[in-house]
This record gives sequence, C-alpha cells and structure tokens, in this order.
Amino acid sequence: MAASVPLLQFPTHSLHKTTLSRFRPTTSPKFNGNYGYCCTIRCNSSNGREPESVNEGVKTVEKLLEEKRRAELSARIASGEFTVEQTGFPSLVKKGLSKLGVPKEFFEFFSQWLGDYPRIPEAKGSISAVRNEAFFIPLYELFLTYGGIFRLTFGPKSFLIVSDPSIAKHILKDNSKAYSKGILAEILDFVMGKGLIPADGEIWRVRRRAIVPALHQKYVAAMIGLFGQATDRLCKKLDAAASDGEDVEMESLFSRLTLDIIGKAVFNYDFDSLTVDTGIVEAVYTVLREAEDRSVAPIPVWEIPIWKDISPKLKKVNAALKLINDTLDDLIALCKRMVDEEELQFHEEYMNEKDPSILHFLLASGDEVSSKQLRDDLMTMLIAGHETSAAVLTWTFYLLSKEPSVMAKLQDEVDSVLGDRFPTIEDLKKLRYTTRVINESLRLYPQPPVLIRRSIDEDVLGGYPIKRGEDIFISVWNLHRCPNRWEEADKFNPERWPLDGPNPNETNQNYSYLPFGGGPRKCVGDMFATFENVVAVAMLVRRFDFQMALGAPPVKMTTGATIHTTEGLNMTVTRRTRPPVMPKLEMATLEVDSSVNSSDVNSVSNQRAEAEASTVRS
Ligand code: HEM
Repeated sequence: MAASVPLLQFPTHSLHKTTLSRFRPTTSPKFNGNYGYCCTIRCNSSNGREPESVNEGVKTVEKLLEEKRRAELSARIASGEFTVEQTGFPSLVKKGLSKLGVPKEFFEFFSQWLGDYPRIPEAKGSISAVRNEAFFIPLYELFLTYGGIFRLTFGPKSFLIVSDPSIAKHILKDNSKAYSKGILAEILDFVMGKGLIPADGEIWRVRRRAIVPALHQKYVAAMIGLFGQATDRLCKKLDAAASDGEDVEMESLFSRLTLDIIGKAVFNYDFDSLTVDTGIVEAVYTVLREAEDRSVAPIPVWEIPIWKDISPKLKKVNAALKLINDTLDDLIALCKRMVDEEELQFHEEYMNEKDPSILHFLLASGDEVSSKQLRDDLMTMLIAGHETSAAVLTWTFYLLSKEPSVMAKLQDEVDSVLGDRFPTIEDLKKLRYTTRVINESLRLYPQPPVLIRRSIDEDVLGGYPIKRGEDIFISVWNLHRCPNRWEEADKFNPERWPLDGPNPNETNQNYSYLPFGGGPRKCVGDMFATFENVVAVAMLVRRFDFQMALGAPPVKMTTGATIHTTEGLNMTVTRRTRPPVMPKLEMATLEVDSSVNSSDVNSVSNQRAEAEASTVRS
C-alpha cells in the first residue's frame, strides 16, 4: 500500500506544532511586554470591540500581504514553472500548425482523426513552491490558471484536481458508484478499519443503512441539552480565565468541547477533557495525530516490518489504540447489559432517555454486527464528529474577531432570542443569523478542504476521458472561493445568505457549496453538527467578547484532516456587560418537541433525507 500523499507533505512540521498545542495548558499568561501591532489594537479597543479604523488597518495590511503572495505565485505559474509540456507526435503537429495560424477547429478534427483525445491540462508540483503552506492554497492558484479540472504531477504520483461544481456533482452523486475512497481508506485503515468514512461497496451500504436511522430527529433534538451542558462547562473555564486575566488558546478548547460532546453522543462516555487530561483523552489525541501524520508522510514507515515493532512512536500509537479499543469494548458490553435489562420496545425514533447514544440505538435495534465492525464505526464517528466541529468553531471565532459588525449583529440576535436560558430546539429555529454565520464560516473554511476519491471505473470528467485508478481531490476550498461564482469570494459576509431563504446546501447551491459533501456519501452528522455549532456559538457570544490576544502569533493555516491553525487561536476573553444576567443553570430536558417545522431545521433534515434516498437507490 502506498499510503503517502507527497502533495500533502509540506505542513508536517507545522502539524506537530498544532497538535502539540493541544497539550499546552489551555490558558496562557497575558502578554504584557512588547507593544506591537496587536497591542495597539487592544489599547484602542472599547467596550470589548475593536474600533473600525484599527480593524480596517489590520485588514488592509493582511490583504496587501495576501495579494503580494498571490501575485508572486501567479507570476511563477504564468512563467510556465508548473506547466507540463504535452509531448508526442499529435501535440508536436498541433503546435506546428498553431504557429502557422491554422484555425482551432482544424486541430480538433485532426486530433480526432488521429485518435488523440482531449488531454487534461497538466501542472507539475514543486515542493519548494508550496513549502510552509497548507497544500490547498497553491491548488487554488493552479485552479485559477488551469481550470476546473487539471492533473497535478509530483514525481511518480499524479492527482486530478477538481474545482468545477458539475464535475464534483458527477463524481459525488451522479456516478458515485464509479469512485471509492482510495488513499483515504488506506491512510485511515489503522484507526477506522472498515468504518463508515473509509468503507466502500457492500460494507459501506450495510453500515450506512444501520447507522443513519440512529441519528433520527428526536435524537438530534435531544442532543441540544448535551451541547448546552458541555458549552456551559467551557463557559465556566472562560469565566475563570477572564477573572484571572489569562488569555486562552481557543482551538484546543474547542477540540476538547467537541470531544466531550461526541463521546457522550456516540457511546455515552464522558471524556470530561475540558476538566482533566486522563489517559484516554491523551490516547485519542495520539491516534488523531498519527492519522494526520500519516496523511502527510512521504514514506509509509509504519508498514516497514521491523520498524513497526521498534519505533517508540508506533509503540505509543499501538498502546493508545489498545486503550481506546478496550474502553470501547467495555462500553459496548455495558450498553449490551443495559439493553438486555430494559423493557423499551424498539421503534423508528427509539431513544433511551438515560443513554440516548448512537451505540445504544444500534444495539437495541438488534444490529447484527461484529464487535470489530462496531468499534470501527464508533471510532469513525468519534473522529468525524470531533475534529470537524472543533475546526468550524475555531475558524468561526477567528472570523468573528475580524468582523466586529458581524459579531455585534450576532450578539444582538442571541440576546433577543435566548435571554436567560440554555438554547432549546425552538430557539434554534429563531437563531437564523447565527446559523448564517456558521454557513458562511463553512464556506470560507470547509472541513475537510478537499474530498478524496479514486476512480474504480473508466469515466469522462469535464469532457476528458479518465482511466481506472486515478486519485482525485475535489477541492471544496476552490469551489467555495471561486471568484466567478461568489461575489467578494474571500469576504466573510453572512448576509450573502438571506435570512428568509433556505438553509444553503449542495442541492440548492448546485454543488458550488458543499460543506457536508453530497450524494450517497454525504455526512450523516450534518444536522447534529449544525445544531452543535449554533448552540456553542450562541452560548459563548452571549456571555463573552472575544479578541485576538495581544502579541498573539498571526493565525496561519495548516492541514491534517481538517484545517488547523499553525500556532493556535490565542484570544482574550472578556465578560460581556450585556446582557447583565448570567444564565440560570436550568437544563433543557431531553423532551423533544415533535412539532419542529421551521424551514431551517427542516431543510437541514431534508438534506439528509435526500442523501438517504439516493443511498437507497444506489
Ligand atoms: C461541522 C461538522 C462536520 C462537517 C463539516 C462534516 C463534513 C463531512 C463531509 C464533507 C463528509 C463527506 C466526506 C466525503 O464525501 O468524502 C462527511 C462524512 C461523514 N461524516 Fe461528517 N461532518 C461534520 C460532523 C459530523 C458528525 C458530528 C458526525 C457524527 C455524528 C459525522 C459523521 C460523518 C460520517 C460517518 C461520514 C461518512 C458518511 C459516509 O461515507 O457514508 N460528521 N462529513
């Protein structure tokens, strides 16, 4: 198995920094020396918000730097540094005829006559060109030059880069059977085995049919209480930091928040990682870090027989995996006992109030599955639902810190809708602007930024015939930032999504926006994640103002499975003076309002229903 993806190799060193940052203390002493750039911003701030003029200044400098970087890369692309010359007799003849001024139509006729089919535009990768950058950034520049589909060659490896909505739709939905998860399945095998994300074919079909019903509407609605409780724990932590005058590293806190949520939601386990660093929490991060490292490693060293047994790092990973698997086995056994003892009848919206987890649903449904497969599925959901949501929250708060006017509007909505309560499902219907903020954050920072596929059949993409075995990256980043599709594509502008319009998704945006993928392999946790993010954002901005910390390093991107920051998201958190009342610690109960019928809430679940319909058809 050649699991390495050289293209992804550049950010490795930064990944270490990022993942290590998760083990840093989650608060850091407030910066109080060096009165640099950030300090000026803070000193001039008023009422928890930065004055427009200072913010505009920062934005202008950042924009200029970004434009300079882009211009340099574009110039290098334009110089032909990345262009692969098409060779062979037909190309030579075509070039010669072109120089003589022969019309294009003649070439096409000539090409077909020679049996020379259109060839996908080709670029070659250069490690030095993209060093220190998240790999999807240079792919964006190349997309602007080479178009919606091109081949990128790195030494012996080549990838098709897709940034065209209709080609993405073809691969993900219309002809999804002709594609597998390819490299992704190879990289994730050690941790997810045949879990739902990497699985293909019959195993995937069977497991998807078993798992999707577990995330029924009543379950997701019940999770809102859990999201509130977990976010409240984070609020307490931030409250303490605000009192002590300590800055906080929000990326690691969001990672812990979403780990705590997904542990309870998937297998009723309280990691309590916001409070303590237990062995199991460290084990989860060891495994996650390994998955990220493997996705960027130049050589699959973990496959070398002797190395496998002697490498201290791999030993640690194996020990972590064993601890997680043992814990999962215990949880499965415990849950089986609960199911055996309960008298509840299983039905479509079955849910045990004491343990509403997905695991409980699966066992109660009589799902006949091996314990290895069950563990693979649980592990898959743990990872899928943890990293993605943490990244969404991280980048949402980063974006909000740069757009005080959006933050102000958001806080106004939350103040008027939530008042002095934990969010309920009724509130979620009304938190429309908050939802638009998340929609827009997911447009600018899609998690993951690329979807990976491999062709298992011959196909035609964008008019170009492709063979079996092509590795394909669908760049959601490029689709979401395409300058021809989006007005001011790089601007964080939640207003682009009308409040009274439908919840944006891949169907109503014709595959130019696909935050949760599309087709039969669309995310099963879309509604769960949307509610989770809305609850967390609403509760946090209701109680606190967030600013970039003084002297914080510039926020740069790097990639693992999702987009991380290179050095954390260091923020200063201050208690809001408005609203004056702290929320009562009164919990939303697990009772579910079955009359959920807001267009937003419904459209999120309709998205799922649509994807499921196509799953059943496929
Ligand atoms: C904001 C948070 C989330 C985002 C942005 C997200 C995004 C995605 C995307 C883009 C895919 C499609 C991958 C592909 O086509 O290759 C996907 C698949 C998946 N997601 Fe999510 N996800 C999120 C949260 C969750 C949660 C909370 C869960 C579980 C409760 C989950 C479980 C899954 C699973 C199991 C799949 C694989 C589905 C299949 O292949 O049939 N995700 N997710």
